[in-house]
Amino acid sequence: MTHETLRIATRKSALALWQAEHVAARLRAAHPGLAVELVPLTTRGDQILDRPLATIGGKGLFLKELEVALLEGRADLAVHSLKDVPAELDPGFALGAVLARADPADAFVSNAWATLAELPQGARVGTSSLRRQAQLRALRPDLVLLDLRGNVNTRLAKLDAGDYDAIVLACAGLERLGLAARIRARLDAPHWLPAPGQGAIACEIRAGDGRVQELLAPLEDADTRRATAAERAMNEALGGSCTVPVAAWAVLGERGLALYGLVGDAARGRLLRAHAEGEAPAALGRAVAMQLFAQGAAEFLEAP
Ligand SMILES: NCc1[nH]cc(CCC(=O)O)c1CC(=O)O
Repeated sequence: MTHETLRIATRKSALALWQAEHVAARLRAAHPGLAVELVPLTTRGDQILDRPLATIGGKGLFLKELEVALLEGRADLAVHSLKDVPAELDPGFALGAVLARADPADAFVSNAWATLAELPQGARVGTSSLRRQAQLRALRPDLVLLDLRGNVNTRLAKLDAGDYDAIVLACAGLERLGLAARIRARLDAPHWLPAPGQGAIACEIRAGDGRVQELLAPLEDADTRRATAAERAMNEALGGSCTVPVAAWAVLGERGLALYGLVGDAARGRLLRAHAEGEAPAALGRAVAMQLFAQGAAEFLEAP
């Protein structure tokens, strides 16, 4: 066992590599002497850049190739942004660890304007996320929403080239890449809600792989696991994927977990909101989903 190497499957974007390196460093620190190396792979979601994400469809667009590497024994774990991980994993896989969450908020990024409210009438805002589009529409029906794909640096380069007046990105991704200075304003919960799982890093393993599960144990953050489990349970109950505008944020307080959920419609900017408190994450997620269904969420969840 002394010569064993733990191999981490990762996507090749700067953010994915940062996250995989972070997990590798945490593993080496927790297990001195353990050899850890990255196995960088390209996914379908990375290859298809000419179409809006929502039109490609398919859950786990960024996972499949990494899961194949796990099954074929070319890797022992796969590191993902939890928000890219479908609510329901394929059989044979499990989340071996969920790490402590970074800032879950979305960020307003612009070179000319300090806040969303300051944007002039008809300003062009880039985001390909239906969740972000729906919330932008609700706040500012006048904005022109334009598709924006690619990794974080590509998106910033398109903003800098003048293709957009502003864009919306995750604070966590910007912070991890040393780009926190690009955040002009945080879009704060519960008014503005992020994607389920946003800001958390997840380690996916082969279900039942006790050896890797044990090595990952010191990286696990129980509070983040509970909060994101509630968000993901809500998303799952709504049949959510990256193709529907669902947002969720759970926070652990004195009275247990509080979960805020939102379903929107990107075309018209209508938003349905619900929130509840509870102890059991899965039940809480389902309860908020049921409240949203009771308000008519089903109509919002049909394929675009
Ligand atoms: N959609 C891609 C993606 N997946 C995770 C993050 C940010 C990091 C995180 O949420 O942990 C991003 C970039 C973004 O939305 O700006």
